Amino acid sequence: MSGDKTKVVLLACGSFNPITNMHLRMFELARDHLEETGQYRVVKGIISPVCDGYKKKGLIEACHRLEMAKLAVEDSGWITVDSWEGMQPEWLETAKVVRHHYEELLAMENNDDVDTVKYAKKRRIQDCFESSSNHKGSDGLQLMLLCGADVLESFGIPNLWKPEDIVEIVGSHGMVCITRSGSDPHKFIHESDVLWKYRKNIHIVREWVSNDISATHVRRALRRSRSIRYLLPDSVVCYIGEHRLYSAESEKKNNDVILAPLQRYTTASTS
Ligand SMILES: Nc1ncnc2c1ncn2[C@@H]1O[C@H](COP(=O)(O)OP(=O)(O)OP(=O)(O)O)[C@@H](O)[C@H]1O
Ligand SMILES: NC(=O)c1ccc[n+]([C@@H]2O[C@H](COP(=O)(O)O)[C@@H](O)[C@H]2O)c1
Ligand SMILES: [Zn+2]
Repeated sequence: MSGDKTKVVLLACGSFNPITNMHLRMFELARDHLEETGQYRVVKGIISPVCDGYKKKGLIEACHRLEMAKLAVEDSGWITVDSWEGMQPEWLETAKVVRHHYEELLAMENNDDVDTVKYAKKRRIQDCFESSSNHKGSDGLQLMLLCGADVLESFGIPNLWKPEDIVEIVGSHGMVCITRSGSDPHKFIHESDVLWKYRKNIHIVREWVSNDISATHVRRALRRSRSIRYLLPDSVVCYIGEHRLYSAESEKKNNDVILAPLQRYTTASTS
């Protein structure tokens, strides 16, 4: 019966510099995995490219990264691109991005509540939001962060993530994590007390057809005038060509700049 399944929205945050086929595959892998448990129905995927203020080396303008992501999902019936995070003037913690999208989902569930019956529903949603440690809307809607294992393992890098943000993401919402070559998410969870505590909220998806496509590889190939075809959708390949994106020059962007989260938390902990 599909009625008692938890509806899930998957949110992927990252640079998408540029988006690759593997970013799109992550969504398909995650949906299959969650639905195979019999407990979930994945209703939507959201790609949220990070804003320019993240200051990652070689990060090109958000408007281009957003445009490429939109072209890449044109044929998908369920994956969408959201520009809210990408258009922010300053880098935002991922926990805040998750919160923003979760609140939007609650508002959408609830947007036609004009009469008293619907008001009561709204109250129930708010009660649920405020009292529950595992955030689910009244219809059992859940937002999960979708990422590769490298992002999960980055939780262990000093001054990169606030501990309370990790608790909010993993403890209240949940994560789906796709294995990546060189990663061992099970070991990482085992060795972290906080991740171990919330291990039931972390869904690890084993990618058996190991696929090492990375945006770094795509940018490198472009600098060397090598083909990038079939690593990313043709529409994105054309967009990169038309706008002459990714060069030795663009790779130097933010070369001497500290990544925004490291800058923020290192300054905070020393002041
Ligand atoms: N081949 C892959 N397997 C699993 N996860 C991936 C893969 N490529 C990207 N991801 C995930 O996609 C999300 C966005 O990543 P990101 O934009 O950094 O892409 P990337 O290919 O890792 O780029 P870069 O090489 O610039 O770091 C992250 O959660 C990352 O872990
Ligand atoms: N403290 C935090 O919330 C924090 C720290 C580092 C990266 N991130 C996010 O993780 C993603 C990582 O993207 P990259 O793998 O492309 O660097 C980005 O969306 C970034 O905003 C969040
Ligand atoms: Zn990456």
